[in-house]
Parts: sequence; C-alpha cells; structure tokens
Amino acid sequence: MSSDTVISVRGLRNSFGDQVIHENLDLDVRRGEILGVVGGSGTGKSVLMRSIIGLQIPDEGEIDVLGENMIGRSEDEAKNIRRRWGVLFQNGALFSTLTVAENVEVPIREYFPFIKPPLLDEIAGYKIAMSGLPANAGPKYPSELSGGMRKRAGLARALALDPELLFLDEPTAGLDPIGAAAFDELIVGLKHKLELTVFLITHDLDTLWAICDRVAVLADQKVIAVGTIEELLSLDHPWIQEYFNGPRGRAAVASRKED
Ligand SMILES: Nc1ncnc2c1ncn2[C@@H]1O[C@H](COP(=O)(O)OP(=O)(O)OP(=O)(O)O)[C@@H](O)[C@H]1O
Repeated sequence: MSSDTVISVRGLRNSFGDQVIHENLDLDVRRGEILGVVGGSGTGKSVLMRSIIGLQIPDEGEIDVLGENMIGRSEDEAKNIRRRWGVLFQNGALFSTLTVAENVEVPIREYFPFIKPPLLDEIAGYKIAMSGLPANAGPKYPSELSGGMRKRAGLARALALDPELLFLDEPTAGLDPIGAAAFDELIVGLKHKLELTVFLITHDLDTLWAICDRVAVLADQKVIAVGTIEELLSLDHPWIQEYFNGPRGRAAVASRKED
C-alpha cells in the first residue's frame, strides 16, 4: 500500500444469506482526496463503508486503513484505529437523550476519560463551532434541531477526536439545495483546514460535481470505475451514462455553468 493510499480494499466479498452484495471488490482512496461513492440503491455503498470501518465482517478480502490491516484485529487494536476517523451516519445517529454538546463529548469521554469539564465543554464548543452551528446549539437536544442542524451536530461529533479520515453517508440527503450547497462548502473547508481524507457516499449530483476529486461507481457487486467525472463520462457503461448524462446529470452541469 503506497503512503498516498489511506484506504485499500482488495477482493472484498460480502453477502447476507444467499444475497451476494460484493464480489471481488477493489478500491483505493488517496490521501487528501474527497472520494464520492455512487451506485444504484442497494448496490452496497453503506455495506462497503461499514466493512471499511469494521462494523461488517466480510466473507473475504483485505482492508487496510491508514496503514493498518482491519481484518481480524482484537477489540483493543480496532479501538485504537477507530479513533483516527470520524463517521457521519445517514440519519445522524445522535443520542436523542443527550444534548448536542453531550453527544460530541461521548467519543472524547470514551478515549480520554481524564478530560473533565470545563475543558470537555470547551472542546465540544470548538467542534460545534467548526461545524457551523451557533454556540447556543450546544445545550439543545437533537429533537429541537432542524435536519440540517442535526447533520452538523453529527459532523461535530465525527470531528471530536481530530480525525484524519472522515466517512460521510449521504450527508446532504433531505437537505434543501441551499442547505446542501452550504454543507458541501463546509466539508471542503474542513478538508483543507484539517487535511482530511473524505469517503463520501452520495446520490447528490451537485455534490459530486462541486466537491469530489474522484468518484467510485458501484455496480455488478464491485467498483466498476473510479476517476474524475470527466473520466467517468468517457466510459461506455449504461448506468454511468444514464446517471451523469441523464436529465438530472445535465441539470447539475447546467446549474454549475450558471454559478
Ligand atoms: N444487516 C443486513 N442484513 C441483511 N441484508 C442487509 C443488511 N445490510 C444491508 N443489507 C442489504 O444489502 C444490500 C445493500 O445495502 P446498502 O445499504 O449497502 O445499499 P446502498 O447502496 O447504501 O443503498 P441506498 O443507496 O439505498 O442507501 C441491500 O439489499 C440491503 O437490503
């Protein structure tokens, strides 16, 4: 694995009963890039992310993240590797009985139990601000936030341990176009400031064009192509052509030209 590769997946196989999701799937994610992951519904984008972060044990394959082999590690070893990344799950996955600040503090308390208030609150406040939330969001409960604010709260928690790598599962799903564009900008800004590598599952064509350095396409149980959108457009695959050159794909291009 080259030092520029932060995630390397080789020969991945995942199945649930008779249903094979991935077969012989390979993927590399390069340091410092935002890699978009696209594919039809049910092609296994989330299962791929869950395999990489160790929440899904594959039938076969090798997965290296940040130079560490992820398969067959003890719980203690896995925990040490896990602290080097942050994850924003599709629904935000916030604890509903905790405030935003308390949610952000959960991973900090887990890994650094000696950090006590007021330093703990100060760190949480800093992460909340970084995620573009107003300071008064800290004491609020998730149910008191808009969808966009909940995503930002989830992002603040994902950033809690100063990750090197960020996993985002459909972060702009359910946001209006202005909210989605603002979230995209936030991700790019954080990527530059924090020198992050980002693994981003999305259906959002605007997001793909606006912020992704490369895009990986999942189909037929594997990654069928990886490249810039321009590179993908030159491929003669029906799903890729329909996705990027269909009406929605063309609308995304047209709206970029208006900007
Ligand atoms: N824990 C599980 N048990 C059984 N089947 C599962 C499980 N998790 C996922 N699947 C199945 O695996 C397939 C891939 O699911 P996954 O959520 O990864 O798709 P996806 O590409 O992320 O889809 P979407 O774009 O709709 O979110 C689906 O058919 C799903 O039903």
